[in-house]
Formats: sequence, structure tokens, C-alpha cells
Amino acid sequence: MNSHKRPEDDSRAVIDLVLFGALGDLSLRKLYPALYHLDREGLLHDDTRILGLARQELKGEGFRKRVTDALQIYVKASELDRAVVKRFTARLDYLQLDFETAEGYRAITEWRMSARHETVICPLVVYLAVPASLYGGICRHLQDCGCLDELSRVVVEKPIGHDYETSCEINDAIGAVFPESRVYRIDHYLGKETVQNLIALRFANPLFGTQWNQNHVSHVEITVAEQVGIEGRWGYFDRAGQLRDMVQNHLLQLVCLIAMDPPANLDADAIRDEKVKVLKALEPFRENTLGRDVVRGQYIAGNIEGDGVPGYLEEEGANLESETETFVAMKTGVSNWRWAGVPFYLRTGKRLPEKLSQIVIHFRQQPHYIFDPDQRGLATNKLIIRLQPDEGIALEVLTKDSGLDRGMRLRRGPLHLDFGSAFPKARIPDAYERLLLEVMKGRQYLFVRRDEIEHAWHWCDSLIAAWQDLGEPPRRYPAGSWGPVASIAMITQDGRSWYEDY
Ligand SMILES: NC(=O)C1=CN([C@@H]2O[C@H](COP(=O)(O)OP(=O)(O)OC[C@H]3O[C@@H](n4cnc5c(N)ncnc54)[C@H](OP(=O)(O)O)[C@@H]3O)[C@@H](O)[C@H]2O)C=CC1
Ligand SMILES: O=C1O[C@H](COP(=O)(O)O)[C@@H](O)[C@H](O)[C@H]1O
Repeated sequence: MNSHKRPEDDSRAVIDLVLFGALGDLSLRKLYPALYHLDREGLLHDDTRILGLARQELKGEGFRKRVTDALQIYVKASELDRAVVKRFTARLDYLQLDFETAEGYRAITEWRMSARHETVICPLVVYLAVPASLYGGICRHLQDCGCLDELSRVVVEKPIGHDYETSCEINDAIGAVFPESRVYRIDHYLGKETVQNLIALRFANPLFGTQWNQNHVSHVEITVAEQVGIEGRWGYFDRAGQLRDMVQNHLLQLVCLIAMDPPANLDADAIRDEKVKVLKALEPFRENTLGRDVVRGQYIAGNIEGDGVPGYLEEEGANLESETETFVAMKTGVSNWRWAGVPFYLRTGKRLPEKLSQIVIHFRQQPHYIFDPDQRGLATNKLIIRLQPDEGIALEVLTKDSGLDRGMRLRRGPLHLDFGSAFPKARIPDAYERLLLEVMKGRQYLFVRRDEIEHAWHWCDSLIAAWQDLGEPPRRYPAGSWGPVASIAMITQDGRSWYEDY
């Protein structure tokens, strides 16, 4: 395993990674490909080892074969290097375990000792790729069997709970074993390249730093559109809905990164303290404006890219009575000095025409307008931050239309930074690669602190309670459309429209 040793090897942390749920969807689709890429980039220490845990009876060889098969499916063929696959899979071992019974956990310590043939001194990273209902029990069993020490970390997936109360129960159970400084709560949006770029964009560029407030910004739009439906996850999704599945975590994290004040430095708590202030300042929904400011939708059968797709109630396992939302659009705001009076329009949905995640910052018009009155509506700047696909940042500016007969007509055009063409050699890593690397390094700034989760739940819970009081079913929208017509009306009633230069 020494062939890929590089001079900076010593800066990479050795860890023992113990992966609960090692044969689950997340592990196969996201975690092994991410770990493979880290290995390929030389970012896994030679001595880092991985133990997969699941309840299926399997030998180590069979497990390595399952992981190799997954890599063949989920890693691009052009990025699949046989030598790296061999090196990576050689790090893997497997242990059959029922996570709910204490017996068997001792085998984890035995594995650590046998894998190292000496006293274990590297940190143990426990990754819980299992339903959150198991988090507390697993942590307790790990503690009881003596696996943990003051270096051990735990990584947990979303969703943490179903509401504020259940999230507290889960966090209490984790917190009884691991201090907050060693809990890594994943929100994979925080690992996306352009999401991190928001911090660089806002705080490294004086041009934006000085304009980033209610004096200069008229409104903010965040769209997270998904083309996929619920992908066979009816059981989970129908209980959650799009608000809990996407807004409570990913969209609110984006709102935080857009709206937060500059942190004093890049330390995890400096950033997280500022994010919490935003969550605390989110405008509550009022009963009398709820119907106007929030739109819930559910997709019916339709067409996406020419192919017919079923409606939500026709998905496998569907309950025909379900009133769960697969789309939500809302107008909200952040009640503080920086953002007073600036609407934040959010929308996210499944089975929309394309996969698209973008943030658009709309700047105000100049205080005095001197050009063609017919073009007045054109005269604003927009900053478009594209998270996926085609990661990049564009600033829409106005210039003079060219041509002798055009006078001082204005023309809208982009100043465009397309990451793919500006940095052609740089592969944009998947969010999980970045997040796993940060866990290994013991850095928490891309992970969500307990109080962030709890404030986000508070806000969502109040909205869900208001929906329940209102008792209205979701509005239907055909798969392949941009959601219920009411979501367009929600923004046009303010004299604005969703940014449409897709
Ligand atoms: N999949 C995804 O894209 C995403 C997942 N997540 C979160 O990640 C976590 C894992 O999700 P996902 O991989 O989709 O779930 P899966 O159900 O596909 O995987 C969970 C795995 O845990 C195993 N497991 C469950 N209970 C036990 C037990 N008592 N003993 C031993 N093994 C057990 C299951 O084994 P068996 O197959 O034998 O039941 C399964 O292999 C969840 O918290 C989810 O919310 C978050 C974001 C995205
Ligand atoms: O967490 C989740 O995210 C995915 C969307 O993630 P993306 O990186 O593909 O944008 C979503 O489909 C899923 O329902 C949700 O649980």
C-alpha cells in the first residue's frame, strides 16, 4: 500500500472508519464512491481502514465484491482506475451485526486491534448510515462495549427527527455518548462546491460584501428543483414531505449562508453562531397571510423530457389518500437590520422539468433612472449562483446595445464564471468527498450544530401546524411542470417573477 505515498502524506489523518448500514443505498451510492475518489486523489492515509457493518451474512471477500460492483455503477468509467479499486477495497473488512443487540459490538474493538496488530491510537470514526431511530442505541452499545475514547467521532445523517421534539430526543441520545465537538451532522448541501463558494464570494469580494443588505438587494430567490420522484422511498417520504425532506435542512442552510453576517473567522463555531442568528430571525408565518405566502403541491402524472411518469399517488406503495406535499414554495424573510423588508422566495419540488439548484440575488434599481422608460423593468443586476448542474456564478449586468441605430438602448448580458470551463482540469468533487475528508481532519465547519437543527425544526413545526389548522389539500401539478400555478402567482403578486434563464 505504499506505492502512492506522497511527501504530504503525514498531513492526512489515519482513521478507523466503522460504517453502520454498509450495504444500504447511501453507502453504496454515495459513500464508497466518495471514499474511492479520496483514495484516488491520495487523500486517504495508507493505514486508514474501513469496517462495514450490516446484518446480512457475508464474508469479507463477498463484501469487497459488493463494493466493487457499486463502484462500477456509481463511479464514471473514465474515473475508475483498477489499481485504485484494488487498493481501496483492500482497506475493507466486514462484520455481520444486528445493531440493536449489544452482543457483537465487542468484535469492533477486536477488529481494530487485529487490523493494526498493535495498540490502537488513531481516531475511530463511526458513520451511521442507518435510520435515525437507531442512532441512540448504536451510540450506547458502542460506549458499553468500550469501543470509544476521547478521539472517537460520530457522523449522522439527516433527517434528525420528524419535528423539534423528536430531534431533541435523538440529539440527547447521541449527546449522552458523544460531546457536541465530536458529532458531525451531515447536510450534504454544505459539501457542494458552489455552496462553499458562497462563503468565498461573500466574504472575499468587497464588491459583494458592501452590497449585501437591504439597501441594495431587493429580493432573493432559491430554487431547488428535482426531476426525480420519490425513488421507491414512499414509506419515508410520505411521512416527511418536501418541507421536512428539503426545506428544514438544505434550503434553510442555503438561506443561512446567504443571509448570515460575516463570521469573525472560519472556525466552525464562528460560522455556526452566525447561521443560528439567521434561523432565529426567520419570519414566522401568519395565519392571515399563510394562504398567500405558502403554496403546497403534489404531482400528478405528466411528462418529463418526453417520457410519461406516474403521479405521486400512483407511485409504488402509495396510499391513495395521501396529502403529503411534493412541492413547496414560500415567501419568507429574515427580520434583522441587514434584511428587513427583503423577501426570500423559496421553492423546491419533485418531478419538476429539470434538476436545477440555484440562488438568485436581485439587486435594487439605481435611485435615479435616465434610460429609455420602456426598459425600466430591465434595469437591475442579478447574481446567479448555480449549485447544480453546471456549477458556476453569473452576474447579469446591463450594457449598451451595439449598433448605430440603437441609441442608448440597454442590453442584458452575463459576466459569467462557469467552473467547468474556467477551471477545466479541476474535477468538482461530490459533496460526500468533501464532508468525509473534513470528518477525517476533525473539522466541523461544514456540519450542522444541534441548535441549528432545533431552530430549523421550530420554524418548520410552526408552519406544519398552521397547515394542519388550514386543512387544505396540496394543489396538484403535472409532473414536468414548474409546480402549481399558485406558486407563480405567489411571486407575481409582488410584481416579480421566478428567474427563468434556465
Ligand atoms: N439514501 C440516500 O440518498 C440518503 C439517505 N439519508 C439517510 O441515510 C441513512 C441511511 O439511508 P439509506 O442508505 O437510504 O437506508 P437503507 O435502508 O438503504 O440502508 C440502511 C441499512 O441499515 C441496515 N439496518 C437497518 N437496521 C438494522 C439493524 N437493526 N441491524 C443491522 N442493520 C440494519 C439495513 O439493513 P437491511 O437491508 O438488512 O434492512 C440497510 O442496509 C438514513 O438516515 C437516511 O435518512 C440521507 C440523505 C440521502
Ligand atoms: O436529502 C435529500 O436530497 C436529495 C436531493 O439531493 P441532491 O444533491 O440530488 O440535490 C433528495 O432527492 C432527497 O429526497 C433528500 O432526502
